[in-house]
This record gives sequence, C-alpha cells and structure tokens, in this order.
Amino acid sequence: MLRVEKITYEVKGRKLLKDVSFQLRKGEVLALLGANGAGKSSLMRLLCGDTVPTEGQVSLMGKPLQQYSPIELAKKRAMLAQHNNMSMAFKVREIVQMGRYPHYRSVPSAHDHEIVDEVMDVCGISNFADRSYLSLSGGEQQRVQLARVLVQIWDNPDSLLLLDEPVSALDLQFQQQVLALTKALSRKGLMVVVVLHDINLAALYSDRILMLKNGRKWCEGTPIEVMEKQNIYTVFSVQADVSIDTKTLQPIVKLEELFLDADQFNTKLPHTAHADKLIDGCIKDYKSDPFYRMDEVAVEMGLSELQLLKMAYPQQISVLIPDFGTLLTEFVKLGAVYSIVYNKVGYMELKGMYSLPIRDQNQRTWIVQYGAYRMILDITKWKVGVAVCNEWGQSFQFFDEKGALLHKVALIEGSSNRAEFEALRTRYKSLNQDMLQTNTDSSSSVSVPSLPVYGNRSIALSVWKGIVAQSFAQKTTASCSMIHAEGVYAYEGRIMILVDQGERYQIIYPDCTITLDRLQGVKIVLEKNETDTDAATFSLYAVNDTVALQFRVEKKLLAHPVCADYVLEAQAEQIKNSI
Ligand SMILES: Nc1ncnc2c1ncn2[C@@H]1O[C@H](COP(=O)(O)OP(=O)(O)OP(=O)(O)O)[C@@H](O)[C@H]1O
Repeated sequence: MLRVEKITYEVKGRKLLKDVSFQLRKGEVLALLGANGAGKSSLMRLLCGDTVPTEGQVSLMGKPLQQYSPIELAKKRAMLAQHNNMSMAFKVREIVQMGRYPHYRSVPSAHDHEIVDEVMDVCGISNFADRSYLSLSGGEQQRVQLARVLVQIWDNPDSLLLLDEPVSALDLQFQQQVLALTKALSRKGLMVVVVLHDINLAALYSDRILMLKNGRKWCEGTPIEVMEKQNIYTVFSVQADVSIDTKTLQPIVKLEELFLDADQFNTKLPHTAHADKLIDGCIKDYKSDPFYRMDEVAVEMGLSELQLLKMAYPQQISVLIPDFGTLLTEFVKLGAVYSIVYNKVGYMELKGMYSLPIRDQNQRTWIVQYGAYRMILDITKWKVGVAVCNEWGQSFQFFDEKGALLHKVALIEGSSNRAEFEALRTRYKSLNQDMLQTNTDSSSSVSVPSLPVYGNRSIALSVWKGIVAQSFAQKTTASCSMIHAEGVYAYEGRIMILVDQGERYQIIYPDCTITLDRLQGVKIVLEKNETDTDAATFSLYAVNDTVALQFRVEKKLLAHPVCADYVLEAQAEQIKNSI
C-alpha cells in the first residue's frame, strides 16, 4: 500500500503542496488531475522519493520512502517523468535496458533481456530497437521512455508505477493502448498513479481520481463521485457538461465552446464589427449543421427564431395571411409531409398526411388525426406564418407572438404535392411582408408545479432509457407525447428502432421519429396514473420545470424483471431524494 500522510512541500518559502493525504491499495489506478501549476508533478516527485516532504510522510508497503536504500527503492517503484530530455544518441534498446540497471551488476541476465524484449513489444517499439533515440518522433520517444520505466518493475507485483502525463504526445490509439496496459498491470497487483490532462481518459482508465487545486487536495473518489460540473469548474475554471455513458456507466465530460473576440485583445488586426461576425458565423453554422437548433442560435444572438430565419433567408421566405384555420384545412392537399414540433428536450417528426381538422368540444383546439397519431393544436397561438423555400426544402412554419417556432410542416421529396405547396404559398401570401416584428423574448412554455424528481438525474435517465429499451425489446406498445407551447403531439405504437448516442437519443416508430438532443439536465418523474391502471407514465421535465415529453408503457412491462429492477432503483433514488 502507498500511504501519503499530511504532506506539505515548501520551496523558497512557497508551499507547493499543502496537507495532502491519501492512500492507494494494491491493484488500484489513481488518476491525478489538476490545472497547470496545481502541484501534480511536485506530488509525483514526493511519491517517487526524489524529493522529501517538508512535513508529513510517504510510505510504501508500510515503510517510509526514506528508509529504503536507493537500490531497494528502484526495484519497488518506477517513475516516468513529465520531461525526459536526452541529448546523447543512444539506441532505443540501450535506453530501455537502462530501466533494468537496478537488477544487475555489470551484465544483464537472460531474464533481463527477456523483459526488455517483451516490454518493447508491448509498447510497439521493437521495430526501431536499433535506431537512435534522437531520430524518433515525439510520440515514439515517449513510448521508449515508458518502456524504460516499465522494465524496471515489470516482474514485481508489489511495485508502484508513477506516470506523469504518459500520453501527452501519443496518438489516439497509443493513448488507449498505454492506459489499458497500465490498468491491466494494476490488475496483477501494481499500484499506479497517473497524471492526466484528459479527464475522459481518467474516467475510463482509473479506479479513483484525485483533483488538486493550488497544491491542496480538492476532492478524491471514484470517477462518478468526483467528475461533477462544480468540481470541474472549481479545479479547471471551465464550463463543462457531465453526462453518464449508459454503456460504461462512467461520466463523460463535454466542454462548452469558449468564444473569444479578437478585437478585445489584439488591436493590431483591423477592427471588424463583432456582432456582425458572430451573426454571420452563427448563420453559417446553422445553415451547414443539421443538428444545430435554430432556437439555440437565436438565443445566442439575442434574436427570435423568426428574426433569425428572416436574416438567414431574406429572399426565401414569404409571410402568410393569418387565416390559419382555413390554411390548416388545406394541408390535406399536400399529401404525405413531415410535421415537426420542437421543445426543450428535442423534437418529434411525424410522417403522414394531415386529415381535415376537427375542433374539440370547447372550440379551443384543433385535432388533426392521421393513422396512429394525433395532434392537438391550439392555432390561436400561431401569430405569424411563413412559407420557406431554402436548401433544406419547402415548409410552412408558424410562430408565436414572441417569434418562437411552434409548428412546422415540411415537404418530403418525392411524396408531397409540391405544386399544391406552391399554390398555397401564392394564394396565402400576405401583401404585407413586414409582419416579422416580434418580441425577442421567446420563453413561452407550459409551466407546471415542480414534482418530486430522482436525486440523481443521470441514474433517472439511464433507468428511463432502460425501460424504453425494454419496451422496444419486448415489442410492447408505448406511447409518446411531445408537449409544446402549442399543444400536444401524441403517437402510439411499437418502437421500431432505438438509437442511443448518449447525448442524442432517438425513438423511431414506423411513421414518427422522436429525437431527444437536449437531454442535459432533464428531470424524470415516474408518475402514478390513478385513472389508467394499465399504463405507467414517465415524464421528462426540461430544465425550466416544464413537462416536455411523456412516455407511457404498459404496466405489464414494468413487471418484467429487468424493468422491475429499474423501477426499484428509481424509487430508491426518489426516496433518497425526499429524505
Ligand atoms: N523548484 C521549484 N521552485 C519554485 N517553484 C516551483 C518549483 N517546482 C515547481 N514550482 C512551482 O510549483 C507549482 C507546481 O508545479 P508542478 O510542476 O507541480 O505543477 P503541475 O500541476 O505538474 O503543472 P503542469 O500541469 O503544468 O505540469 C508551479 O507554480 C511551479 O512553477
């Protein structure tokens, strides 16, 4: 065991490390994370015994490092330093062999040669064993240095392996290879401490993570315990989103893009209007990236979605006369079309034909039925309607008084009646094309009182995904309702395909695709439905506590052992949260 007790390390009156304690057991990998200058390399040198703490103690296998003789220590611990400068033209094999020096007096044994060969092979450097080290690329040199360190403790299962940024120069394949190798060695008994800057690699390959901030231990625990937005912000001063990979159940950190305006720090380059550049950039991204959401770009730019559409496609949109009730009855002529609704967690695309709409009993909403799905539309909320013909195709789009998109009807190449679209576009084109002045505050939403949620959103999300997956696997009927400011889109059927890309989750029915690409921060509630004894409802709440999607499954599905486990887990979370 490695035991670090209250170590402080001071250089020229400055404390580089302050009161750091932790332990490492045999078979464990500990990743050391922290900003530049946090003290990681200083700590590694203390763990290695190269430097001695000003206060506190480091002991290995119950014995303080200072009590080991240099040769004894060299057989028990090996360290790959962050920088390994070498100016002499040694051959690769000679350098690797240096790692065995503590094990022989003048001539290496057959056993030493065997280890050198084996490690060079594992590190992928056998091919250039006889080349000069100085002729190697940065990544190749780093692997040679790693091999030198590994041969030192290769045959000692009680040893400590210290790696300070071992993958900083490696390509993706070798980053994986080297970290997988160290993890595999730890499973044979070695203790490994590894300094990494890639937090996602740390999550994948370490058992525990210790984060340092300004020479102090900020936090320590399993990846899932410590990799939280708050810790990452405190330690690295960056905004990041943390989600849980549903396959590995390990956290994944996604950084938010940092935008810098060159006008703010470089006066030597000619000045360009920052706002114009930003808008141009956003519009370009929006036009080229199918996953870019118009509402998000609009918020970024302080515009409404309608204003953004007008700026992006000034020539390609025409404002419609606001007789939307009549226009809705005409959509039946368009043939098969996509009907698309967006909300805060994703969007739903239904493929079908609009029926002639009927009014509900209280005359407030229109119900449009087609096959298995039903749209309940409150078209009194449609304030501005436009016809759009751009590179994405042809569509009718309807916006609320704040310029937020409520409803979109898009033509399907080859299936929709394009001539009828053109006819409607011309017939309903307004004489006044200046109706696009809308309020930019597009925060319209359906608010509901806050409900109990699971303590851990990531667990709730994986429970919910598990149940959706079971519904798919068991081929049971599941209904999905997308709730939006405009009304409700409901679809019922059997899931045909599930696409789980973590952040982006798609439930694909025969005529309907629900894409959830804004799952960050959603709350998930399992609701008891007193009136419906056959079904259970899972509600997804967007971050602003508005219900965004409801997923109903047959109760018999929940009795399936896998789902029952999920539900128990979910309820346990809920109880934990309410205590
Ligand atoms: N011998 C020294 N004398 C004075 N200051 C030192 C000495 N060694 C390190 N420092 C300072 O101590 C701090 C911690 O350095 P250290 O190399 O441990 O950081 P680190 O966390 O490994 O950083 P990086 O991620 O940049 O490698 C830094 O501010 C560094 O400048």
